[in-house]
Amino acid sequence: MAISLGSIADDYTGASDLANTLTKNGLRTVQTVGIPDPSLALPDIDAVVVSLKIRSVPASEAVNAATKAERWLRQQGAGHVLYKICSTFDSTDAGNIGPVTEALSEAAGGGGVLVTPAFPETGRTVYLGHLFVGGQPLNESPLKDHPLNPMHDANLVRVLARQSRGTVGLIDLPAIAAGAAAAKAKLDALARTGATMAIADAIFERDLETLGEIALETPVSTGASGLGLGLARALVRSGRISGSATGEDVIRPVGGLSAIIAGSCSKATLRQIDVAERVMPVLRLDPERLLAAGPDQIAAAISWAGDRISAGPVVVAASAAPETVSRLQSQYGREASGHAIETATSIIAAELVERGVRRLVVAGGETSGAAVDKLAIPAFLIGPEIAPGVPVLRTVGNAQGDMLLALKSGNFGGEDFFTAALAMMQ
Ligand SMILES: Nc1ncnc2c1ncn2[C@@H]1O[C@H](COP(=O)(O)OP(=O)(O)O)[C@@H](O)[C@H]1O
Ligand SMILES: O=C(O)[C@@H](O)C(=O)COP(=O)(O)O
Repeated sequence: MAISLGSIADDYTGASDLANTLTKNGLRTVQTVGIPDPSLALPDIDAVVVSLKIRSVPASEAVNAATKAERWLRQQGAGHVLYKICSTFDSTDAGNIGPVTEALSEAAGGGGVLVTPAFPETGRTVYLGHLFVGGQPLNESPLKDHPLNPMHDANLVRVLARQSRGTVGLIDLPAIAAGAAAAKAKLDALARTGATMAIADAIFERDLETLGEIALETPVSTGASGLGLGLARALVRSGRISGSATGEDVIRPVGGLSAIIAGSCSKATLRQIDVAERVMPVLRLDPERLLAAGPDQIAAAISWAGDRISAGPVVVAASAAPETVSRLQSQYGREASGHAIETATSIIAAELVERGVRRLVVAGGETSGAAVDKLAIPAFLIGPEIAPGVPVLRTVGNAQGDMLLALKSGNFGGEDFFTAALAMMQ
């Protein structure tokens, strides 16, 4: 297996989002969970996305895991490695976008790294270094209330500089509109002044095509699915890849029961749960009782779902509105409450699979990571897209036999996402 493009994703939903974009743009792609065991048989592929769960861990841990993955991807032939971050730049002043990007760049011999979270298809655009989510600056968007990394500054040059050792430059839209050569010259000039990274503006896909072309001339880049689109199109245009992937053969039916687990507290997911409740049973976990009396609450949820799943899909949700989340966090702490809830939802997911669930939708990046780890799934093949950024996934090499999953970023999908996903997973 010699791949053309390697990627390290900082969470599992982000990995499936990127794998979806690469597949849609013609790259035969596999999503692995961590560095795969050498015994795992993978088909002939153009790209690998290694999913890590390093968005909200201490920076040194994230750097260590990412550099190991980079080494493995280079051994598989990757000439370029994309560090896949969230399109809403989810991170804190302690990291991990800056520290990981700088470490990957150093491992590849240094030079300026292009960084952009733009993903126009889902409304994420960057102008003069400022990130917009839909029509709102990042700090006014629902991301200001994220349970783990509330985002309070839309100026990404500033945000990235706070978490990095080196300085951070800007490649603005006029430089990008002037074409790949001009934008690359700007990146090189910034690197000569000591900048380790440069935030790149991008509003339209054509901007990302330009950025993809210049990123391919460097060993490392950092961005969201938009930059993945640029890199994939540049690879196909260069003739290095035939661009033949479709993903359609991945959704052969698996049968079994179906369920939805939600741990995202995003506005989009809260709405999707309300809408699903019109057509299927929804259990809303009580996170306060979950933290106070964990095992009893988990057992009660498994029993509730177990009584209903043979009749049709059910939703088990920890998700709550920002006021409720803050109340819980002030009592138990941000990380402790997040971690305890992820552990609970992952145990519930695993127990439901034990009871015959083979089609599983998980809402939330950290929530998905915890569930996939608990199920010990080694890798996924990428099927067709359910909604922008969310493909159907088929498991590879897991003990339970073939399953179909959808790992939904909290913010993605229309209000009927859950029924739309299950309709594509038979
Ligand atoms: N009711 C709640 N109160 C506090 N935290 C919660 C609650 N429900 C879920 N969480 C936590 O919020 C975090 C949501 O993050 P994540 O799953 O990555 O979603 P998203 O994709 O929206 O970022 C998880 O750590 C989850 O355990
Ligand atoms: O880039 C994106 O927005 C997504 O791929 C992603 O990373 C989402 O993260 P979560 O919202 O934590 O799932």
